[in-house]
Amino acid sequence: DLEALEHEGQEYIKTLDVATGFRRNRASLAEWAYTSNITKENEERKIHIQLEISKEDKVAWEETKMYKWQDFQDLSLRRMFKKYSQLGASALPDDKYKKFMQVISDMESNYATAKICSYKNESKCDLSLEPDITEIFSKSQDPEELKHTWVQWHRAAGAPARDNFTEYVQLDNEAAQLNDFKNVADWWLSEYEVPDFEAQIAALWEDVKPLYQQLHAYVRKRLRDKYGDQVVSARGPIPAHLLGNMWAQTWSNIESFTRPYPDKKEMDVTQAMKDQNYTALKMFQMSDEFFRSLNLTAMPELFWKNSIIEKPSDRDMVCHASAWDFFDGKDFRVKMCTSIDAEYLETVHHEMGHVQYYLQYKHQPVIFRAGANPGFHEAVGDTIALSVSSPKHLRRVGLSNGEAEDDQTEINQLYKMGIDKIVFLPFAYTLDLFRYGVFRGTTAPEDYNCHYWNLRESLQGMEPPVNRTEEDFDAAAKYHVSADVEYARYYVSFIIQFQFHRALCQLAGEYVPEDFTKKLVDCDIYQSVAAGNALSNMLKMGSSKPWPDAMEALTGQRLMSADGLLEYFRPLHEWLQAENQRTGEHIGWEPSKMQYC
Ligand SMILES: C=C(C[SeH])C(=O)N1CCC[C@H]1C(=O)O
Ligand SMILES: [Zn+2]
Repeated sequence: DLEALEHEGQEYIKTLDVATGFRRNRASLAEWAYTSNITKENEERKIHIQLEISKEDKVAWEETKMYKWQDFQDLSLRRMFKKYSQLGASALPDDKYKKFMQVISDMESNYATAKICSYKNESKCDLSLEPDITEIFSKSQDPEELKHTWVQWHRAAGAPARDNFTEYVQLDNEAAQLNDFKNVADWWLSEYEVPDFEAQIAALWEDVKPLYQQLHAYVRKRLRDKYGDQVVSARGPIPAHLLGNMWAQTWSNIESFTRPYPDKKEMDVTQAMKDQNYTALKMFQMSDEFFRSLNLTAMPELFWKNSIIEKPSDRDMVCHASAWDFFDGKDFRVKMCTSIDAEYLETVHHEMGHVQYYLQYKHQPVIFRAGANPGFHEAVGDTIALSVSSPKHLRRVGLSNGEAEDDQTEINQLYKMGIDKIVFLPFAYTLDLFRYGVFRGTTAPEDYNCHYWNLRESLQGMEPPVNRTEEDFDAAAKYHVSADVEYARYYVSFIIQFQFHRALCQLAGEYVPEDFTKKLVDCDIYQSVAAGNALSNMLKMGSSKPWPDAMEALTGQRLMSADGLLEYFRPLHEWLQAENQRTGEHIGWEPSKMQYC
């Protein structure tokens, strides 16, 4: 009878979940061994183990499909079966799966080991992305040096990936079809469990676009003031190499010479960190202490023992920051090449947010040890970092001696946050709109770069510093494209982290709507157990419930909404509108004169 069948299903899934934990642990250890020490031998070992595990997963999948789980009464049991019914890329035949792993590995190792020659010293050709190229983009104010570095990086990290990427798209789409999806775009979108997710992110962009266009216009004017109208036009897109970041995804590095009120004392956090001899370890200990102040979980001993937080000098490593769950309830790690500056302090909190999520849901069945949706996982650390980057907190920890807030310093602060958070949205949206088109076949390989730059221009108001052709493949010069990492998760994160921040600030008594002594921009939830407990209640759920339930547990809302972000930045939006009116700056951008199609 149904009762007995369901009980049998419960027993089966429990055993499968334990076996899956062991398989994921083995896969993560092999992946870690390779990405922390890039050698042919470690790559072959990784792929061999991935292939073995995919065979075991396939056998389990055949058995799981035999259960009539759709009729089970227990909602959680049904949800576990539903998730285990999706096999993933392992559904490919062995030879194709092996090829699929190989092409991704080749793209990722090309990206991780790419080197370029210095602009100032053409014979110095050992510059890597971290720390060398990142340092140039954060400091140089020489458009020619930035142009050289941009072109060389895109030539070294992007173009070589084109053929591997085309093969990866074909194989990934085959895997999607074997998982009953039309293509990978639909597979990626299904992770968000709402039928109109693509429409939702389009609507969110419409909500934020007016604010972005005002900020874009203001920054273009300040860049034109600095570099002249031969480098930055009055009404066109902004050249993509001038924003302080290789992908122009956040513009924090040009804050010092574009801030609204330059004579206001700036709080140079990076300088303060250097003056106080900050180390990578101290940055991680600071972050751990913040989480503990919220009554959340301390990093376990193994974390401090096994993590790699500084770039090794004796081997190649994937430096792109990452957090790792080894699915044994004990082993959690971060791997990153930390530099001592404000931007990396943010990244440390970002990664520690991932590990805190792992710790909060480690009691869940393995299959539920994931974010409520991928965006939730990206939002945890950033939400904490919104408190850490408040003037109040920076003063608290001695990283700023800025005066108390007045209207002008508040605008400067909102501007500093805006060129990090607002400008990121069109970049993130572009990256996966581009890949949705590729997976759906509306963007063919001969159109990769043309379509990529069409999106960059129309959504982000960016243009390449030099003409582009289909000899280039600029999308792959971004880690996530070369490493097969979906990106809409970050777009979601940059929207919902303001919903989370607002809810936590209210719980902490740090934010009271309409009370001007308790403004959102000044909120710091540090040491608030009430806020921490609410956050913990959401994180403990993992992916055991649809994400609107998790969102509701913390914020009372069941939808993503830009209202948190728009409320946070309202004073800045008003200031930008007045300022652009005053200077007569054109809002938006006319078509670029650069050739890329
Ligand atoms: C720090 C990570 C690892 Se999940 C990252 O890739 N991030 C964090 C913010 C956006 C995105 C990026 O660097 O492009
Ligand atoms: Zn992340």
